[in-house]
Amino acid sequence: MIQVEQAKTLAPVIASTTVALYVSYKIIQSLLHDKKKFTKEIPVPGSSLPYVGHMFSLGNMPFETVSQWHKKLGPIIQFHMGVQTWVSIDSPDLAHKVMVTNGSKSSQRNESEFGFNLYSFGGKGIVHSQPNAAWKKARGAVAAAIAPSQIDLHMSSIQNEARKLVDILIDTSDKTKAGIFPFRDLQLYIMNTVTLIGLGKSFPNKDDPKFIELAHTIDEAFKLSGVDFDLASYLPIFIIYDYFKGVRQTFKHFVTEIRDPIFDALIKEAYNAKGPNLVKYLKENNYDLSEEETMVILSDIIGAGTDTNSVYLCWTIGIMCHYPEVQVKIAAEIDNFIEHHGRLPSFSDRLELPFCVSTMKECMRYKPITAFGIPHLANDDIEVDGYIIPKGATIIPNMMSMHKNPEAYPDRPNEFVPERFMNALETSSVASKGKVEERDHFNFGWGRRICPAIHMAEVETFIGFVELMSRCFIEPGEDGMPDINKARNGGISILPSPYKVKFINRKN
Ligand code: HEM
Repeated sequence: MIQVEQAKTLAPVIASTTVALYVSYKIIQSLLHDKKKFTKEIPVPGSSLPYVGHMFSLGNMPFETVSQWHKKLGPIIQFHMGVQTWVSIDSPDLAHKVMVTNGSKSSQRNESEFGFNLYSFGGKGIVHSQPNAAWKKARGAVAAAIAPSQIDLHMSSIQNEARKLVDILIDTSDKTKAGIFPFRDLQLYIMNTVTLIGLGKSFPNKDDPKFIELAHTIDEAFKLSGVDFDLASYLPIFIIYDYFKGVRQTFKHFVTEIRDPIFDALIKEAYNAKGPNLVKYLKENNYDLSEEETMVILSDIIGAGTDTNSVYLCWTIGIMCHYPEVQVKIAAEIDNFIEHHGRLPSFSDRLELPFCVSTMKECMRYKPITAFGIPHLANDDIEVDGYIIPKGATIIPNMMSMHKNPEAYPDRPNEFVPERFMNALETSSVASKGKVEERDHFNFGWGRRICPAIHMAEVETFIGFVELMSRCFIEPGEDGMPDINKARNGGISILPSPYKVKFINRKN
């Protein structure tokens, strides 16, 4: 009897609980269904293999393959690099939403064995570190040390290096009938401007053993940071392979026997160098950085600052050779300035050379410097325009197709149009802080990780280019026009194929 009474009182409770559960289940199901309905699948290119994914479909020129995938599949695509998911974006608007609007979820870096664990002693410095307090301090310190007022202190040394660069280009060109490939000379010029600011020292010429040693160290660091050497991060089975191949030993040897001693000596020298430099600035302003932090910051700066700018100038010279009429216009602007002011234009005079500034920006858009910038990592799911970028995905901007995107560049996106930026002459450093639709180009990256040295890069390249165009015409060498449609894979950067040009003294 008691049991029947209990059943009678429990029946409505059970019934209402069942109804409540059923209703909740239906609501959750419909929410999930709605989410599914409103979540678009990120397209995946077809050529994926089990375990390795798309790794071997990328070919020798991954940026070209990924650009082709974008053409077929749209502005966002997803592919698999072994166990890693990579999401590539080639719409500036979408990239802005992912890396700026969702900056708190998209500003991490991959923790690779070489870059993170060994080269940066577990994520110290700037480039490889996670966006934590130490990264903020290091980035803030460098930003202050290379602020415009600090760069101004080095302006006459930069101009002096530019003069030496052009002297040597004209001189070797005079002596070499076939023409010259100027990459090493450009690398010396840029490295000298970076080491003058960073360490208060420069190298006398490109045959100087210390210059060769440092240039080789940077090249090696770029090479070891590449996918080929870090297979274990993508395909864990390669950990065994790595063990036998001694790849980790190669990494360790490079860091402890090559990078550390070279930078240790350079940093000690910098404390005693005459005049201002970044190493002294960090010490005098009490940033309280450990020796390891200072070492990684300096190798980040010299590594990230040298090849990027030299690659840019090397492309620009190749492009100029194709457009003599553009050279004539730029030369006229510079000559006109000199006639009025009795001196060469400095960076602060750039608005008096609008066509030159516009052309320099267009060269960077037309031939981007890096393939994928420096990849970001999603530390949470990112919902954007109906897509979900999964937590743990590597996020890359595909620089090549992004800079030819007809929505961002409606006027002849695939052509070189030197006057394209005549109405957008502000510095790229200013443009990068504005609205995405007002940015000139995206070579300096995105959001919290954006290149902290845009001003420095613009000053070095402007001074070098103006010095060059004030004194020379660039003509093809004996082998004909540089093939600027051919590129080489430089790991992080996209290099021009070697070419030969002549630097003809305009006074002759
Ligand atoms: C044309 C020249 C340059 C280009 C195209 C360039 C491009 C870039 C790009 C794409 C990034 C990654 C941004 C991102 O993660 O979204 C970056 C980061 C960085 N760049 Fe540059 N850069 C140039 C010159 C320089 C120079 C001259 C220096 C230093 C002297 C420098 C130092 C750095 C550093 C330290 C980072 C890491 C920032 C971070 O992870 O927080 N770069 N740069």
